[in-house]
Amino acid sequence: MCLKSVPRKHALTAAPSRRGMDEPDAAPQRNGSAAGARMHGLFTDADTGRLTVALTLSDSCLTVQRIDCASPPEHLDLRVCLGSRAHRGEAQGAQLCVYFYPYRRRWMASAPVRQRDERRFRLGTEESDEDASLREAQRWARAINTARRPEHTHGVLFSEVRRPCGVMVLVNPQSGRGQAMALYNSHVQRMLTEADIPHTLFITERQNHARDLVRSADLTQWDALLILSGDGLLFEVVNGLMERQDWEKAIQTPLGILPGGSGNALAASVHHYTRASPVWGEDLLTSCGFLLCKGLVSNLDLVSIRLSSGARVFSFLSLAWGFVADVDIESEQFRQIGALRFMLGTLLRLASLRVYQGKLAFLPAESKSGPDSASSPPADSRLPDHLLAPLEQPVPRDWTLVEEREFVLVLAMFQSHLSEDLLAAPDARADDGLIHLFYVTAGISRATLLRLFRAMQSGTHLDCGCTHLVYRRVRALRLEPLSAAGVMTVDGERVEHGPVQAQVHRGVARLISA
Ligand SMILES: Nc1ncnc2c1ncn2[C@@H]1O[C@H](COP(=O)(O)OP(=O)(O)OP(=O)(O)O)[C@@H](O)[C@H]1O
Repeated sequence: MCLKSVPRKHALTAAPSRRGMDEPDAAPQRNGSAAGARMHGLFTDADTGRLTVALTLSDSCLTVQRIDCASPPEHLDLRVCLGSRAHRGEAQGAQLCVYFYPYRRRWMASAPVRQRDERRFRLGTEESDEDASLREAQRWARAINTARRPEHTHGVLFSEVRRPCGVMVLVNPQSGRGQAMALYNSHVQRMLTEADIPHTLFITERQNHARDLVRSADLTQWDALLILSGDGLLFEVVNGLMERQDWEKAIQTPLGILPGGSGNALAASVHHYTRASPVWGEDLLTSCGFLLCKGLVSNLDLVSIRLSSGARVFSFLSLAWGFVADVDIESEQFRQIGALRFMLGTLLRLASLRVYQGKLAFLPAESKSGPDSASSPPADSRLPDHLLAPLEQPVPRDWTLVEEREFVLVLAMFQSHLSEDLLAAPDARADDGLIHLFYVTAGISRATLLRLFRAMQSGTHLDCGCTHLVYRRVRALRLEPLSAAGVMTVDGERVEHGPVQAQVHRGVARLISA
């Protein structure tokens, strides 16, 4: 589903009230009509010149009160305000623009979505000094921007991205249906401008371009890295940061994701963590754009994945083998149809359902294993995998060995979503320190497997009572394919097929979320 939001615009002309307007100040104004206000002013409708409104700024809202009619005041919540800007008016005076993104229900829509609501107020009349009007508008804009500071929500500890900041925006023009640049031009640039976030655009030209860029970038210049693409580009960025000499500091750079691909699993997860109703397409972009501009940062788990060749990659999303990985890679050829490619790929792979032989073992999350539980963990100076034994050795004794050797899929999730519309691990959080391990054993019918994926759209697949589906919360795992069938993916990107093991490292990266 892809519904375009319709911007709302309101234009009012303002003249400073006779009482004047206070400087932005937390202290309440003395006059009785605006007690508790930071600023107060009278405004006149630009078109009719008749309707007079009072604009009052408090710590939590901007109140618009129509004075010459009996309508109740409108309280515009500053928590959903992205920013405010002042500029010279087109005709006369100055203009104050305030950008809100409240949740609103569209006609016939099942749930509210975040929608842009631009409010414009004019300052100055024909007689007034233009420079003075502009200064007044700027004073209002500053006051609104100071008052709209984000709050801590949902009991998660956040630190704020340093402001004013320079943000590197990486766009993969080939991602998804090739629409990422159009999304940047139509949505992202506008939101960053509204929030007054200085940014520089980098358009990737090839595979690994983003990886090379962040590996050699002077990160002191950038306060955050924003990725407008699918999950594959963020995978490159994370691994580019981890390859740096100063990886410990580099991986602390706040990362932001904007959905521009066909899967957009992390973007959908970030939205899910706000506890809002699910959204897709441009509504998801608006939601993630809003969160990015608010600039709240949480911790992000990284999972260290060791491949059979000895190569090591860092993942934020998923490790897949069997059905899910096959669908992901095989459906690449249908990327022109966007997210629907996964549905088409699922139906095609269902038609020729395969069984994949392999050995699976894991360390349950409830296990008391502490650091260095493995007798001789693989040597590594960066984020040592203290729970893993070398691949050529047996797994540590406190691991659980899965008896079954025939699987239809093995899926390790590190975030809630597998794609925009597949809520694979509803309880997962960005920094829960957990691997959400799912596997489906051989013997499941095509109809049941299809039912599971349909239930996954609402995150209810575990309620289906399917005995072939197993879910465990783990901290580390090892998977050893025993046949050549199938592919393996990490964060949706194909990796070498063979024995693999993984360990979660809690909250080592930082994600701009909610
Ligand atoms: N200009 C480019 N041309 C071709 N490939 C690129 C370019 N820029 C980046 N890539 C590569 O494209 C791959 C896919 O990118 P990404 O995952 O961001 O998009 P996607 O596959 O469309 O999205 P999703 O993973 O959500 O399906 C990545 O491996 C990345 O390295």
